[in-house]
Amino acid sequence: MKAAEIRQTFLKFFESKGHQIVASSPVVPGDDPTLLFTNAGMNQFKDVFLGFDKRSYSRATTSQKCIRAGGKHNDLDNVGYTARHHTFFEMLGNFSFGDYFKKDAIAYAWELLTVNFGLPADKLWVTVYSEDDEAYEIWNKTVGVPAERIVRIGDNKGARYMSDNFWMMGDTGPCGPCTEIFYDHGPDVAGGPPGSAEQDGDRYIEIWNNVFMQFNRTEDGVMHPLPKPSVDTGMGLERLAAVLQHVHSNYEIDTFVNLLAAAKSAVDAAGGGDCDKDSPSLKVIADHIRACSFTVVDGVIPGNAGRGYVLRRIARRAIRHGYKLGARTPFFHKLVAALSAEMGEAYPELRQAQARVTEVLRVEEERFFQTIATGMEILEAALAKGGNVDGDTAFKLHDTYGFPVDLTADVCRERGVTVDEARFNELLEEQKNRARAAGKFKMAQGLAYSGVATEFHGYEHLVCETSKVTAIYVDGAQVDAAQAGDDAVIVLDHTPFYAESGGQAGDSGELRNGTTRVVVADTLKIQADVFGHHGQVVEGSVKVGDIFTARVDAERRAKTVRNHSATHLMHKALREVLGAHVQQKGSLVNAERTRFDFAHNAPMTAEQIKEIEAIVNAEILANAAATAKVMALDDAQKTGAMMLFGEKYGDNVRVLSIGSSKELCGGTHVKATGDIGLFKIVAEGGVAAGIRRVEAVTGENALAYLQSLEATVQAAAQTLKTSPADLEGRLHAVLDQIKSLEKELTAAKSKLASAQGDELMAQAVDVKGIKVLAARLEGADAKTLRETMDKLKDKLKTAAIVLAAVDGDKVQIAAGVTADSVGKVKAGELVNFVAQQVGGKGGGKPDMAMAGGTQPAGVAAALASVAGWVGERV
Ligand SMILES: Nc1ncnc2c1ncn2[C@@H]1O[C@H](COP(=O)(O)OP(=O)(O)OP(=O)(O)O)[C@@H](O)[C@H]1O
Ligand SMILES: [Zn+2]
Repeated sequence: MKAAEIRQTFLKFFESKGHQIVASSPVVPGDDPTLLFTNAGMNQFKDVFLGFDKRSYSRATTSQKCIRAGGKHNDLDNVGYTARHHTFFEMLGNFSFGDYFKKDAIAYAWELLTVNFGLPADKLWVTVYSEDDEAYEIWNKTVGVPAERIVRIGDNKGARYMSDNFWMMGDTGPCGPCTEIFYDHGPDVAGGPPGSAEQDGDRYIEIWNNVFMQFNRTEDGVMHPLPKPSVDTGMGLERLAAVLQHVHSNYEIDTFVNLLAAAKSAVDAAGGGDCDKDSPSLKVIADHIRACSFTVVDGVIPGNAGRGYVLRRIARRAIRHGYKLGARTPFFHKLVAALSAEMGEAYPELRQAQARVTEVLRVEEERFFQTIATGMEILEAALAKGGNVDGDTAFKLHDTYGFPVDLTADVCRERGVTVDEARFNELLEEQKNRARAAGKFKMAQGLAYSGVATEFHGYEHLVCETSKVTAIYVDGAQVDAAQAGDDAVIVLDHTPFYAESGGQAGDSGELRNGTTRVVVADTLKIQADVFGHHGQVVEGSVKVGDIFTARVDAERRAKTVRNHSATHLMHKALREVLGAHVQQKGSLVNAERTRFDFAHNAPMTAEQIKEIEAIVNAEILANAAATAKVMALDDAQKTGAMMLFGEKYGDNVRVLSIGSSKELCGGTHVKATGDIGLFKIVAEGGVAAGIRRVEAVTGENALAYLQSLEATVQAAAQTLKTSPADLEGRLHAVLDQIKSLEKELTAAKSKLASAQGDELMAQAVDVKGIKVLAARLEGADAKTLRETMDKLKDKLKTAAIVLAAVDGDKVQIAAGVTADSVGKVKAGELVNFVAQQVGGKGGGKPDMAMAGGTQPAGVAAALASVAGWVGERV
């Protein structure tokens, strides 16, 4: 029976049992952020199980495209090593939404397998969840599976994931105990029955899982019962096909035969010669082309994060396996056609997208082929040293050569060694922190480059007339040419543009030749000595090999330089004023300002800030020349130049002397301190425990800052009808005046309220010996309400009182009961009774309570109801 026929038989069987045949959902779940890829047939019914969504049917059956290469269900590392795992596979499933439960589900499964598919009963084993006696009894008594082929699994109750026989879609979502059906492929294959120590072998293969959905697991780990117990099952089409086609491995079934042949000929044509047709690498490639193609069909493209990165990892892994077999040019994308021929009928969306999928994979493949050879050489060299591969090598492979760490691990596994992933992750984390600190994601990250390094001429010149283009990237892909309108990164053989580093922002400017003009917005390092000029081609076009005049935006550079040089002087001054413990923790210098983080435990005082400003500005006035000298690190140390603790320096370093400061620095600087013009600190604060941040401006920015402060002072003086010099005295006078006005106002308010209170007394009515007063107190705030209440209680003696005040659409209510009546009437209950009628609620003590409301229109009726309410209680 071919796979297509198996799929049909399954769906038709369940259709005959009243199930609706539903189409597969995409492999990219549309609206479920908890899920990277569709990993089971039940995914598209998640909300139905949870009771949030209703369908016209209560039974459904599907053949679902699934990907298990990330998240909770990840089989990427199994592919190539077991006979039964794919990254992409088809899951056949039947579902009951609060309709049938264990008994029918088990009976259907048994009938389909033993009757329709004709499997011998004695080759089938089942497992049940350890505590599920009900399922055990059904298998044993109703179906008649002998006890020796029923295994109870899952005793580790405390474990986070319970056990194998408790199925979960992810950390959250529908879940429940399950029963699994295994097929025994016979003694020729290694492996033991489920529950035994050898269960992970390939002899007893799980073909079908029936989950009894009973709970929804929420983020806090709590299992909430579902509205109705349901059934969710999943059977791997490829595994069932292997059984029915009497082969042991999934890779021997009909759908893989042509795909494997296509993989072999593509690899052979790309340099493999005549590779071994039984190589596990071909299986990996055949598996991965399915996962990659179906992912691209659903809109994913290779990238550095999320789904895009999973796709990239799968694709590059496949490419590496081809490389291992000898392929030296792109071959992988060529398999899309073979896949489409195989599966395009069952999944027409694949056929439709065939050209696009091929193109997307081709671009990714060409990109990786640029670096794979060098990367593999580095990896081979590391492996040749013997022992495990260190995290630094793995990181370099990842960072510079585009080797995802699991790819490196895959190679290591073939050689029986491992990768130091802990160290790798540490380095990755450090890199992320650096990128975060720089405040932006580098456009250039992940760009591969091999070619001449960029020579930097920007210390002496702001213009180079013969800069040659050595590489161009558009949308992250290397190209031969960029056209007008393209957002491009251009690498030059020499350049006056400073590339972002050491905290100094990259230069902007333009590249020009003949009719071509590129506006460069930023310059960044693709590698340590390869500069990417990032910007837009606004006129003409750029080709590799073109010669340009590269011109730095001189004004922006000058501003940046002033801020950078001032940073050095400030660093020195901070150490003078605060102490030698001051250590640079980070810095960011651009045309606007300098931001400097340093280790220090207390906020700087206003005095200290002034002192630092004075020191730096004195250095500026001295107008000392700045000099830079490149020398050996040892010699630099002897000069006493400041170095950053923990920073790795090369053998030769640049020592920058400016004023009384001497520091190692690769940045660009003023010619003499006087060029800085003026220095002003504008902000000081804490960023983390023991780390302070100071921000400062220089030159025209400092002037602009002071001018805007002056303008603010002038405007304030004008408003207060005085001069800036007298502003402070005038402000004190105004504040005193406000204070005395407030006093007068309070006195007037309470006088007014008590006058109102006196008038209200007359409105009190007698209810069985208690005086009941319910009235509005116009214009009162909470305090006045409370004060008036106290006075009224004093005067009325035996009383229950409600006072209400309306302000806009807010209602304030106070209820008070005199001490002799709290046994009968509680102020808390009274206030709540009234508040509920005006859209609020409240409560409080038996003698005094407050509440708020939102419906002023209901106040009159609410007050009118008070006497009746009290009457019922006395
Ligand atoms: N990676 C895979 N490749 C092919 N088929 C799979 C894969 N994962 C699961 N299946 C099939 O889907 C069915 C239901 O999925 P389930 O989540 O219960 O599998 P599983 O317990 O992860 O399988 P295994 O333990 O063998 O990895 C399985 O019984 C199997 O037939
Ligand atoms: Zn510097």
